[in-house]
Amino acid sequence: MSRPKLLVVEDDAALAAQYRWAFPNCRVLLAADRRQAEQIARAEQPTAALLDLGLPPDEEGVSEGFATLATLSRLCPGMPIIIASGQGQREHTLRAIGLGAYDFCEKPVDLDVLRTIVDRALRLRALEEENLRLAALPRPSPIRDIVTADESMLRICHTIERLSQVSVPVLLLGESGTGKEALARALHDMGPRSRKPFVAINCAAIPEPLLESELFGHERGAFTGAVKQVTGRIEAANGGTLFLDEVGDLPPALQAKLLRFLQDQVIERVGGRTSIRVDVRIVSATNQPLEEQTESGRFRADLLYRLNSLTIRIPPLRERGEDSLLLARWFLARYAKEFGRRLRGLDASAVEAVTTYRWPGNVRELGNRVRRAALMTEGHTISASDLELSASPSASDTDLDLRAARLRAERATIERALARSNGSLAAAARLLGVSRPTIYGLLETHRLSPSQTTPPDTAARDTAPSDGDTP
Ligand SMILES: Nc1ncnc2c1ncn2[C@@H]1O[C@H](COP(=O)(O)OP(=O)(O)OP(=O)(O)O)[C@@H](O)[C@H]1O
Repeated sequence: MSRPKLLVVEDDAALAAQYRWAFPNCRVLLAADRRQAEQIARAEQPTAALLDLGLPPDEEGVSEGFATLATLSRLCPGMPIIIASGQGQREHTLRAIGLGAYDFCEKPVDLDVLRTIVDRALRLRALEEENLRLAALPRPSPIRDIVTADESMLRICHTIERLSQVSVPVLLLGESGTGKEALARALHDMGPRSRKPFVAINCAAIPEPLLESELFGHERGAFTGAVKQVTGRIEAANGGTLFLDEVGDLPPALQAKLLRFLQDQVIERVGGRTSIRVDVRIVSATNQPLEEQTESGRFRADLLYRLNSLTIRIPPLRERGEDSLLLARWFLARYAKEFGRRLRGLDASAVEAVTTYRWPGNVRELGNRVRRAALMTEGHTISASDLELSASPSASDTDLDLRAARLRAERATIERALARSNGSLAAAARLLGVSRPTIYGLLETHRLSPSQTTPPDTAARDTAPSDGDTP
């Protein structure tokens, strides 16, 4: 293993030479002023630093020492910085600790004491790096890109692993950001079709007039503007997997056409006469209650039976126990590495916030918040405010209060009903099995208004800074 690098910022040459010999287990890198310290920090990313506060041109004061402290903290987040301070500088030392310095040692320095401090700092740093490394290690989940320790999710992952070997259609149900597309991809990647294309199409994102040609392709001259023949996504997925996202939004005419394809395995391009045989595995997903939609006639029951040979319900993140924390640490390790930042982990406020927040945008929102925090934080640890979350009161106290727990569950159920009924009070009352006057009373109790409650997927996109779908 390579020796840890200790940056020593000291303008007194005799003292600096003494330090060089005092740490035989380290590679000591000497800097006499801020500029040299900055150069070494950039080039070497030292493991720890020892910093004298009285540096030129302000040897008698501390301004240059503090400026160097700020520079080093910025360039090497997470690097423990030990202050070597003159006697009577207690106030400055405390200020330096407040600004993130790791520890201090008074001058004239007792080398044994200093060695103990440096040793401790190096061990701490090694532990933190080990923690980050462990957090990034493969997880028990059988699917490479799915991180979970939750029993129900692990069962789903094992089911996906088994289903990847057979070509039956699978319907994935779950809120936005729960990992439906990631699981669809796993079904494809782990199975015999993995060398063929995986083609995803979001049925809600493409305007209805274009969707037919997008799915089935068209012949030249099929409609105004069809200047050349175009193959559709179904054909493009031949031999592989077609992922139909938001399948509940498929318009009725296309539901009929898709059903014909699922029955006969042949398609006709728009404006075409020839039947083209296509072999694809269909995986579909939705966050809408498809069964209810078949009852109301908005979704064809015969199509649903073709799509849902197997239905997998993916739980929202808030119902996956400790997964939010596990994932937050995993994303942090991943982004710290990607952005080349030394981040120690989550502080207590972040742990509290991550475990108590309801994550309406699920894993996507969590990944986005951690990514932004990893980029933007100026400290060595991520706090609740870096995640743009408020640290809520300790759950342990409130959880024991039965009345508060009932009220929380009641509020959450009402919010879900309102979200599902797009804010229609009549529909929400029906879903909740209560009368309209009762729902008004409930809204008042919980200080909710129908318009406040956005459907979960919309809410997710609002809170997400940008799409975090990095592979
Ligand atoms: N358990 C998980 N472990 C690691 N990453 C995950 C996990 N679940 C989801 N992700 C990641 O979160 C992001 C969102 O997931 P995905 O796109 O699969 O969700 P979705 O349910 O298809 O969302 P939508 O319904 O909005 O399309 C992706 O970057 C995905 O890789």
